[in-house]
Amino acid sequence: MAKGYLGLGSNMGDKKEYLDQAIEQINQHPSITVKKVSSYYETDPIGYTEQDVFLNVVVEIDTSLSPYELLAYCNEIEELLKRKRIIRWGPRTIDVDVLLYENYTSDDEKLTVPHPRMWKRAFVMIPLYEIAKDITNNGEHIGEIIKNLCKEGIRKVD
Ligand SMILES: Nc1nc2nc(S)n(CCO)c2c(=O)[nH]1
Repeated sequence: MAKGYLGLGSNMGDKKEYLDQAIEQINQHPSITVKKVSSYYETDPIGYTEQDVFLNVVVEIDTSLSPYELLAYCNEIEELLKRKRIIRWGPRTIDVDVLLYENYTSDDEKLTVPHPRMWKRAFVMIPLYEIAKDITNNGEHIGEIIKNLCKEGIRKVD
């Protein structure tokens, strides 16, 4: 079994419902077990800012799927939950990103792991740190990485 981390986000419709349904779909796969779920965070949009706030969460899984099989299933969940790519960086019902998969690395444009933008995204790093305090990137501990990130616009949802 491999340990992986998935980053989920939604900023359309019933955001928490979309996230809950996505996590349920992840856990229902016979080759995936959800091991940890971070708190939910309401986060101001990064990149394309003319859109609604997001609700973000990070999930730790154990899986016997390959990285590409995991990616394919994440895309299936996005389809199932009616993700529409109206504007590339714009609003979406659900996003399920593969963040990390063991120590696997890939620069393939179809599957880039670790996710190329995750280390600079507080809306990923703060929930990830909540459930995985021993993560490092190129020898830098996640706690140190977070210290250098702007932590404004992120609110834990109780
Ligand atoms: N706060 C926040 N901003 C974002 N911008 C994009 S694109 N996304 C989608 C990430 O794949 C997000 C997001 O999930 N949260």
